[in-house]
Amino acid sequence: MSFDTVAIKNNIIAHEKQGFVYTYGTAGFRSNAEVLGSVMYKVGILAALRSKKLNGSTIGVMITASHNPEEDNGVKLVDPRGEMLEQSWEVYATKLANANDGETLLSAIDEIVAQYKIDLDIPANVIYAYDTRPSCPHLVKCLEQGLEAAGAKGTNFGLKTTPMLHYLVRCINTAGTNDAYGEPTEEGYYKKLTAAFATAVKGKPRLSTLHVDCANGVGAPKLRELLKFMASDILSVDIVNEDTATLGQLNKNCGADYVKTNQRAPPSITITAGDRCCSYDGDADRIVFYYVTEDGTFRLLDGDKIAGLAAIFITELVQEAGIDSIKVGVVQTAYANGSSTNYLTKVLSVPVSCVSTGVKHLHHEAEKYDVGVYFEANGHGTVLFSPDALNTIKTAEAKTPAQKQAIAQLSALTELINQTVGDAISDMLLVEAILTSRQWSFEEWDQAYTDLPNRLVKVVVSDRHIFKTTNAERQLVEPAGLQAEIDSLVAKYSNGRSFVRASGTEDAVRVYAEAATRAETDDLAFKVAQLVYDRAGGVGARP
Ligand SMILES: CC(=O)N[C@H]1[C@@H](OP(=O)(O)O)O[C@H](CO)[C@@H](O)[C@@H]1O
Ligand SMILES: [Mg+2]
Repeated sequence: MSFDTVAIKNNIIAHEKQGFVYTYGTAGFRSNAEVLGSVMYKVGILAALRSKKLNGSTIGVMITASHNPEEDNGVKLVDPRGEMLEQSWEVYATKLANANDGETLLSAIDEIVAQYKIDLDIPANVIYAYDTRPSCPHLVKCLEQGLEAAGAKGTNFGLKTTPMLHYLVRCINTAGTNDAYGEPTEEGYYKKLTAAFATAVKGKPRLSTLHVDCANGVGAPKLRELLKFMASDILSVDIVNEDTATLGQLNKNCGADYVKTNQRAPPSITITAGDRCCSYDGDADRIVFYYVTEDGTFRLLDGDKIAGLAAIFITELVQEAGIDSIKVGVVQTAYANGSSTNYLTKVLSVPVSCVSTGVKHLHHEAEKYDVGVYFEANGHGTVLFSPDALNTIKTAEAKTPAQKQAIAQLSALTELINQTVGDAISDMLLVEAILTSRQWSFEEWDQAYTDLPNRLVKVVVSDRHIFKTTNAERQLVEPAGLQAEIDSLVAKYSNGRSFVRASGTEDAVRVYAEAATRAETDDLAFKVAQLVYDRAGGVGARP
């Protein structure tokens, strides 16, 4: 199979909509599925080039649009160790996608080949998978046409959650090395997770049933499959919103994004005090937990709460294991609740870094710690163990039975937690393992700190690209003078904090605000939103 430029040129899939501009953003290409066939073809070629550049390592392609509505779809590339595509390639991905005829496409390809000195004779290996969206079969065909023209060996892994595809890519590329990540099959994934969970909760009574809202997405059948490998006396799960067959149900009034945005349970779930619930998003890489108090108040346990729980548990475990040379750090974004940052730094005394929005930024920063816990407030995240930390855990010698147990538990966590990307199923098991180990209720977990009231508002402006930020997106550099005006508004509120940035996934500017009370928070959010609208070309109704 060769890289056939004639075929690449002749088989190009025409742009579905003239004038549409494609961008490889935070989460790859994402839009209404109708315009994506042409992009899939180019993604096939791009994946082949990326594999060739990396000496034939296997590259992953995931077709999904996560929490977006069912009519949308998207695609992203996964690098050999299961991480997101290297950032410098994003501009080339964008160039390829926007090439509207064979000649332009070939010259975009030439540019990549020259830039990265790619040897086109190296064989390319690509694996791909997709979620439950109705547009997936067509998009898979378009991807396959691109892979074929580029002479890549493509392997279809079928219906998968996004984190499973990341897992598979890493397993394939590390097979037979000291660093082998696992068996490169779906079953291998289930076995790894369920075995680790069993070790982590050994000897502890099972908690009450966890109700899992799967957003009517791919998480539902996959969680069902996993449960076949899990002993029922260590975990009790009730799956809700698992209708992947009826059109229009995906992410509709359910799922992690719905719960986080609306701060309420999906209407399809009847939740009473004492119930333990969680929600995945459509491709099962995000999770949030929630419950209601005796007086019926809804309480969200989001990504910040998960990070806090993981950080305290692992910090104490390394102490119990006698290997507290291992240091735990937490990575957040500006969207993390101020109370969570305060809790982590002041109460737990763990180092906290703040980085730009987008999982790839958090992931890279987390790699700097021995154990790097990273979560976006919306529930996307994981925990990374450095190679040194893994080795310390593996070779630790216990002097007491308590140390032995702590080492075994730590070691189980390194297997339980998906090291490639945030994973709703793996994160769910991590939280359940910690709560089971502690015999904690959601209320007890929630007691660590109380969130400051917060609000996220979208403002549509004529050109959001005029917004330039610094200091991990917490301050505006441009439009000039706007930050000073925001600062003077913020100064009027107790515990006030607000920042403004352009979204990387939607055509809008996001305004975040938090303050001591709900009323102050709402007031601050709307004042800042109005300021943005007035000073930066607001479009449509003024907030
Ligand atoms: C405030 C917020 O939740 N932003 C989300 C959203 O990014 P924006 O750049 O804010 O549109 O989508 C990203 C990709 O899914 C996710 O990583 C991020 O957390
Ligand atoms: Mg997702």
